Amino acid sequence: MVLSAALVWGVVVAFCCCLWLLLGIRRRHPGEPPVENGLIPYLGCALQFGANPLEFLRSRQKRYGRIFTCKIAGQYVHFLCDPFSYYSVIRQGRHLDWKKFHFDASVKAFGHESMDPSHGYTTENLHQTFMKTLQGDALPSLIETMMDNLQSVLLHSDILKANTTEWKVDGVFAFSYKVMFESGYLTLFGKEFSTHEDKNVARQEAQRALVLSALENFKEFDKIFPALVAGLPIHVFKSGYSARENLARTLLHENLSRRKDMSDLISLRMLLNDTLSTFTDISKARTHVALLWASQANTLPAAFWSLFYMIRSPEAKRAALEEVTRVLESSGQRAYMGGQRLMLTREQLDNMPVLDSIIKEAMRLSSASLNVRVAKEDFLLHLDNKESYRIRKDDVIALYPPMLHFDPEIYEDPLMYKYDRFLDENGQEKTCFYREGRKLHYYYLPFGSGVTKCPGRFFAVHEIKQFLALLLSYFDMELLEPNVTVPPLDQSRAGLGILQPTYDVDFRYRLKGH
Ligand code: HEM
Repeated sequence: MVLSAALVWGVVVAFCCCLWLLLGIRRRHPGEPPVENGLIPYLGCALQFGANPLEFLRSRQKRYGRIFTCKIAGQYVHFLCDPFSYYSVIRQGRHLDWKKFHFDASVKAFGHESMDPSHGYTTENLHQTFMKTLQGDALPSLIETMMDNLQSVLLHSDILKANTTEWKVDGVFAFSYKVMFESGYLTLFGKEFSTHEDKNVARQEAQRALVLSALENFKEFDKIFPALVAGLPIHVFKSGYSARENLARTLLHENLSRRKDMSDLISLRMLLNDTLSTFTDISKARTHVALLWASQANTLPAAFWSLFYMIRSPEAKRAALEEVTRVLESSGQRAYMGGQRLMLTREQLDNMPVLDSIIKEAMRLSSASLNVRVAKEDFLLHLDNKESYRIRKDDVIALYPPMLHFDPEIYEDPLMYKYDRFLDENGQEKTCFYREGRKLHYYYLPFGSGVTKCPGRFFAVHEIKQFLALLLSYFDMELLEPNVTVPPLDQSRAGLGILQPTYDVDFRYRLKGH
């Protein structure tokens, strides 16, 4: 009896294996890139890729050359590793769909109804909404509000010790998260009342407590974000799910409509949710959670790395302080507690190449966003060296920017932080980078590429510059251990943007002038 049961099971397993070999494995057709199916059914190479994407891709690049295909979680992904051929993916509109992946990922993670107009829930053109409210004429007011909020948070809260002459110790990561999240949240979603008009301390503290509770929910939800994008259902994660729903409840239209000084982005999205969509109330709120996540999930770790590397490098800190002081003095401003609030306009921020390079270099070392397009039909992908490859419908084409960012031919000593790497001999932004003696068009891609390029990128860089400039102006800062080793990147989020450190690093700060 036992023997026959074992025999039946044996036959079933053998049958499944044969089926997988027949149906689950792709065989390379003539003209296609080399293909690697991996050893695990469905997952393919997912585990090896996930453990260390850069090492995995480099080893395959050595074996196969500039393009190869890997099965990853049921999808065939063509990794293009030749930066001179990037344009064929970035500019290729006709055969490649950039929307499907983004719309699907957003629905999976945030649980709203589809924002793809072809699915019939809304006719809003999201891309247009983002361009109109995050770029061009919309930028100066975002910058102004952020500058004000940053100073409210830095100078009027528990960030400072009651006795302001004393050093205060905190983790650089914890500090950057608190300050940037609160300021960014208030800038996008407005305040319950204006802090300038309302000096009621209890009400201000209540507002702060609400935002800090949103930060806790944000962190809890952010932890499960990679799993959601990979396709796991949110109900598996009890606390992550309730964190997302807590955030959504605070962003219901009935709550948002009571807030003041809201950004154009959120007020326009509210209007379009109400007029162009058939979303339920909670679905509308979840679309705002998606924007909260987009505006914070990369900015917070980018602010951390920028601050960490800046205070770890005495030359970077000195050069940045000189630049900030020059810009402030040229507009007759000086930072001191109780004085006029500082204002840095868009033009002034644009004219800070040192801070720009400090931030760029921090993001070069920490960004790991996968740029993805889906093939709408079978087509031929032409590479820069005149080779062409057959791509099948529904396959994914991916660019992995760390392949560029850590390429020793493009960036000498790529693992080293050099604050002035993006400065030319005149101290201005450096834009000429070379490989094999040829000038590269694409050498730095933390914000994605082509049509899917982050619409908030200008605001993101400006707000991190404001954060660094204010800290340099108001505070003395130093790491508790000046030569502390750089914390390793948490690779569990590779593919999704700026990576976080695996642990925090302590620093101390106090108001200047003591
Ligand atoms: C350092 C900070 C930031 C980084 C590194 C970053 C990076 C990215 C990346 C890689 C994408 C996806 C592009 C693609 O899939 O190819 C993206 C999308 C997006 N980002 Fe950012 N981002 C940052 C900050 C911001 C901020 C501050 C905002 C808004 C205030 C924002 C709003 C968005 C939006 C709305 C999208 C989705 C665009 C779409 O699907 O059309 N981002 N970002």
